[in-house]
Amino acid sequence: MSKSRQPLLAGNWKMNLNHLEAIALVQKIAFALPEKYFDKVEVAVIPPFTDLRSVQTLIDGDKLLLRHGAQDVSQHDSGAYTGDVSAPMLAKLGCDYVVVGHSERREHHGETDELINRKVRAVLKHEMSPILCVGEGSDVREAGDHVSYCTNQLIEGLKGLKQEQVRRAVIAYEPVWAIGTGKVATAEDAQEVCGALRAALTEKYGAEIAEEVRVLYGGSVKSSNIADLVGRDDVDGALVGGASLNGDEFAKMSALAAGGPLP
Ligand SMILES: O=C(CO)COP(=O)(O)O
Repeated sequence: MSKSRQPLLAGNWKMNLNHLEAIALVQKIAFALPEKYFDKVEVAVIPPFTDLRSVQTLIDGDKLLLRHGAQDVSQHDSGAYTGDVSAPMLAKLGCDYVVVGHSERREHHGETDELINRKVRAVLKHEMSPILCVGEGSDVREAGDHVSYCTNQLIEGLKGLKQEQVRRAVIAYEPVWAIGTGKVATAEDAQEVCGALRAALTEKYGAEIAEEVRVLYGGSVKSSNIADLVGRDDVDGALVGGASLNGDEFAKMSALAAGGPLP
């Protein structure tokens, strides 16, 4: 089946780079990636909260074609929630995307599927797109239960959404054992789960919606493996950690996700 979905390459910077370093990296990516690529691939940076205003100002001021998003969000719109950042605040900062349910938040902050579902709803309510992360640990993979585990996280994360809302969600399959370890899942592994996630979306929301939703792979993606990954039927791009902190490498990956040639 030919893919009608535009690939998305999103760089999750995690807790790296202050706002001055963020400006330098965005300038570097924009300089290294000629505008023609943006017809074929959507490229987004996902910096820490403290960098967002600087990144927004640079993208708007220089009319860059890059998009930007945030790494997390509160499930509440406002109120006495010290330290949290709300979806309306992120929408005002021009965010198109908000990562929700990253395995590092599930693990270090005890985020449950129920909380993640509330965050997904908060993002959609303010007309941004959630990038809902799912993925199994090595124990689940070794037991051979990875497909059902990830499918369950997907269904719980999207619970109660209307079809029209599901349409604008992005799903990221990030096997925990492949994150920051250099152990990339094979393209077959990625396709197996991304395909199963799309099949679950088809069953629940119908083929038309499932064909529109982008399903990304994440976990040790770099320029040497991105082309093989996005070449698979159900892998529509990548959520990139470490390699997204290098402007030249990230630009190269973007070009490869666009189908080349290299800039
Ligand atoms: O967690 C990830 C992106 O969200 C993947 O991180 P790495 O690309 O560093 O493995």
